Amino acid sequence: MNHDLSPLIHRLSGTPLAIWAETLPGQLADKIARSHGDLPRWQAAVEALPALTAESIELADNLVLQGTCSEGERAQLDTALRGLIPWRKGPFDLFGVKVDTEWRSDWKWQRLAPHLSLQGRRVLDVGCGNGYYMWRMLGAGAETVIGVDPNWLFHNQFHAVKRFLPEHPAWHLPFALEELPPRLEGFDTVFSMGVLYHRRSPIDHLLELRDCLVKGGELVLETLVVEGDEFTALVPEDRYARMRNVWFLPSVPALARWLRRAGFVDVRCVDVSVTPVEEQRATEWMRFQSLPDFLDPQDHSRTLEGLPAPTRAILLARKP
Ligand SMILES: Nc1ncnc2c1ncn2[C@@H]1O[C@H](C[S@+](CC[C@H]([NH3+])C(=O)[O-])CC(=O)[O-])[C@@H](O)[C@H]1O
Repeated sequence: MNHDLSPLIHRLSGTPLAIWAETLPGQLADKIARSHGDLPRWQAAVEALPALTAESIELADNLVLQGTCSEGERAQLDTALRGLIPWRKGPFDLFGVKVDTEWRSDWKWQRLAPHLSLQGRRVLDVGCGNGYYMWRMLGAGAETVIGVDPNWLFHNQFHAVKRFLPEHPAWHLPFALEELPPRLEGFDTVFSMGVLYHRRSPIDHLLELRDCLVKGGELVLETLVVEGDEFTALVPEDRYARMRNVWFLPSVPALARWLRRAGFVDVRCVDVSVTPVEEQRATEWMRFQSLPDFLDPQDHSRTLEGLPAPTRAILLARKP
């Protein structure tokens, strides 16, 4: 697997991120040395990918790579990619192998993309998963995209795609946001999608995101919300839609207030959508239970726990 970060270091030289970038190869090597479990198996799956060249690359309207690929190579590709199951975020069409992921992440991107202007921007995607959106951000004109996510499977899924896009300026770092140095202040746009509700201290999360941005930079925040006024936030007693580790589900007005308290300005909500069961479901690439199993079978407006069904909002805000 290509873990060479020198192109990233070169790219970030002369920016506020240069000193941090120099430390990354050491940190990454340290992480790999301390990792355990399935990492060798996943790395072997990435190594088993056939050597194919993407002759046609679609990242703007979809994620489709095409190029010369024999039937034998396609079978080899399919087998290697299945070695990285479960695939949650996507879908990917890689040389005719259609990775039908748990999530139709392209639908969220369609809701979000009209509100973004990423041309020439240096972007951080916090909780980037397998990097699906990172590729779409490049398709929308971003200059450099760095994703952080501590999950090793997702890191390897990212590298499976990067293998066919080696020159594209996207880097996936297997780190949690809290592992980044404080006050990086080097990104033009920071994304946090699907992360805030996992945080016990949501305002601290917003402050950490703000500290990653340059002055005038933009935050794109997507999270679960509930209906209500600026005083409303739901804290589940235990699980939410079977998920452990869900803490705060604010209303949109409450979330906007949190953002203002965290020092953001120009806070605006650009989308609120109830997640349909067609957007998050089990597929042959993700065989575990999914959203349809987490909702009340008699009433899809409620979770199994009797709480409001997942509704997600996208808010944009600026660091002054
Ligand atoms: N402290 C942390 N720092 C960084 N990443 C974290 C942290 N904690 C959890 N994660 C990561 O955040 C991601 C949350 S999923 C959103 C994926 C994508 N953004 C999406 O919008 O589809 C949730 C969802 O399915 O919506 C997971 O990949 C975690 O490993």
